[in-house]
Amino acid sequence: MNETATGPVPAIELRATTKRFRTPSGGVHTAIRDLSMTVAPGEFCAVVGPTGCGKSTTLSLVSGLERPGSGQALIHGEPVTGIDRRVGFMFQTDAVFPWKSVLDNVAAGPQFRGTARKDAVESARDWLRRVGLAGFEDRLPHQLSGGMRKRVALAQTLINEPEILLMDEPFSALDVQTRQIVQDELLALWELTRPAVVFVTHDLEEAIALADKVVVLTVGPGTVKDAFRIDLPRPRKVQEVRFHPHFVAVYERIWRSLRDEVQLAYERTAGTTAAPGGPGEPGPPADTRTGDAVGTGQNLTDATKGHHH
Ligand SMILES: Nc1ncnc2c1ncn2[C@@H]1O[C@H](COP(=O)(O)OP(=O)(O)OP(=O)(O)O)[C@@H](O)[C@H]1O
Repeated sequence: MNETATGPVPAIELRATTKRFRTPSGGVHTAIRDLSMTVAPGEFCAVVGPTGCGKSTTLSLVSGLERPGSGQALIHGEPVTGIDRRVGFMFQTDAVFPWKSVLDNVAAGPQFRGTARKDAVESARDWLRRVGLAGFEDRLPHQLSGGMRKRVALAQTLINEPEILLMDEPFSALDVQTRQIVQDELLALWELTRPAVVFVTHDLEEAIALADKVVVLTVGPGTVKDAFRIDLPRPRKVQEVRFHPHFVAVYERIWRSLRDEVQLAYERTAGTTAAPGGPGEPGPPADTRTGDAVGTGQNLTDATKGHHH
C-alpha cells in the first residue's frame, strides 16, 4: 500500500514531529526527532523500538497530552489541539476507580460524556458481557485477577466507541497465557468497530500477531526507521498466527531492523563496555544474517513478501 498523499485522509498522522523535554539538570533532551508516520482509518499499527526511544512520547502527541515542538500531529487531517473525545487510551496501569464496582467503572465514561445513568449502565452490562465478565458487575477492581482487570479496562475504553485507540504496553504486566487470551479478545472486539490503533509494545511477537503494520523506531531521539506491512490473514488468533508459514520470516525481517537499535540503546546504557552479545535475541531462533538494515522510514515494506522499496 502506498502511504503517500493521494489516499484517503489518515486517521492519525505525525508530520515531522520533534519533541524536546527539559531535564531536571536544566538541559534539553530530544525525545523524538523528525518523526513522521500515518495510520489509516481501521488500521492496526504496532510501534516497536528500543527502550527510551520515544514510543510513549509519540502516543502523547497523538493523544494531545503533549504538543510537538515542531511538526504536526493530526487526527482525521485536523491538528490535535487537546484531548479529543474520539480518542481512547489504554495504558500499562489500569485507570480504574478502586472504590467503584466493575459496572460503575465501565459506565463512568458514557456518564461523563452526558449519557443518562440508566443507559450508561445498560451499555456497561453489554460491554462486560462482550469481554466475558457477566456476573462480575458488582465486584470491586481489587477483587479481580490481572487479566480480568484488563478486560474491564478494555470495556471501559471501547464503550466510548473511539475512532482512534492508543495503547501503551497494555498487556505487559500479564502472564503469557493470560496475555494471549486478552490479545485475542482485543482483536475480536477491534473487528467489531475497527478503530485506528496505535499499539506500543516491546514484544515483537505481539506486534506482528496483532497488527496490520509494524513501525520500527530508531534509538532515541526516535524517528521512524522502517514500516512493515503484515499480511497475515484475519480474523486472527494470536496463538495460531504464530504458526503461520509467514510468521517466522516476518519476525526475522523486522528483528533485523530492530536489532541494531536495541543493541545501540543497550550500549548507551552499558557505557562503552557493552557485554559481548548485548541484549540477546527474543523470540524464535533467527537465522541470523547481520545488519542489512533498510531504508529511511517512509517506505512501507511488505514483510510477508520481502520487498524493500
Ligand atoms: N516529561 C518528560 N520530561 C523529561 N524527559 C522525558 C519526559 N517524557 C519522556 N522523557 C524522556 O524522553 C525519552 C523518551 O521517553 P519515552 O517514554 O517516550 O520512551 P519509550 O520509548 O516509551 O520508553 P520505554 O520503552 O522505556 O517505555 C526518554 O529518554 C525519557 O526519559
